[in-house]
Amino acid sequence: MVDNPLSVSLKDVRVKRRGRTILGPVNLTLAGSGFTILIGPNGAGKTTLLKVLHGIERISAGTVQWSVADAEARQAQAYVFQRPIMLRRTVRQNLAYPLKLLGVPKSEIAQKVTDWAGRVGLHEMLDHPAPRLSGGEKQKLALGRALVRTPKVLFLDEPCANLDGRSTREIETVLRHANTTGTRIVMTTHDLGQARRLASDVLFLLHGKLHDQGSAPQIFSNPGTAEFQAFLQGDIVD
Ligand SMILES: Nc1ncnc2c1ncn2[C@@H]1O[C@H](COP(=O)(O)OP(=O)(O)OP(=O)(O)O)[C@@H](O)[C@H]1O
Repeated sequence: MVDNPLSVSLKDVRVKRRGRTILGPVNLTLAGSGFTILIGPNGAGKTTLLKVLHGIERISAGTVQWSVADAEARQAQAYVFQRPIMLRRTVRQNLAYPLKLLGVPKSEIAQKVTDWAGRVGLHEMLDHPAPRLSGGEKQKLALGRALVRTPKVLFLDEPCANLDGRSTREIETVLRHANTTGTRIVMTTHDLGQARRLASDVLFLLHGKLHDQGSAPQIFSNPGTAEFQAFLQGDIVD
């Protein structure tokens, strides 16, 4: 595991929308090189927390503090949305785009694009128009585009929603490799099996609050709250 010097601390963070608190207060520090899984029922606030961490959700109170200057932190992160967003161009152009923005030399871009297309299983589709890819292929492209510039932190919102077992496994393999080579991952999922396969630590959200948290082995074998225990058993928690 490669050490990752980036960390982020949330202090008394709240998000209010239309007079309702949809998140918080949340106090949380994410440090190290782990694979954090955010889990909880629909509407618990998982996406909102993920967006707060990435700085794309306006907070109503509290602070989000990175261990480095904001600009450096922003540069070091990537975010994969639940519904992949991409350019209406080819797979190749989509993979090249973030590298062009960073001013990476052309020859290096070409090599990285081929490499990453292979890693996410799209090497035979480099010249296909991205909008015509299947849902699973789009998700893989979104992941490749996020990882091609080797971010220190990667946020993912349900990257395997609606994917079949094979695509899910391919994406999990890419994520595991990225994590062991130094990318810290924070990811939401509804899939408890996936959480058990990937997580080094777990954040359980309920009603906009961090209800339970801990290292994966500890929290899965010995949940800290009755609600998380019920959630693990497949009961409806609301
Ligand atoms: N812009 C907004 N205005 C009003 N309410 C919002 C807004 N964004 C989110 N919410 C509400 O905040 C709550 C948390 O939403 P969020 O998407 O973070 O939940 P989630 O845990 O990711 O849910 P899911 O598992 O269904 O994706 C929900 O009740 C949602 O309806």
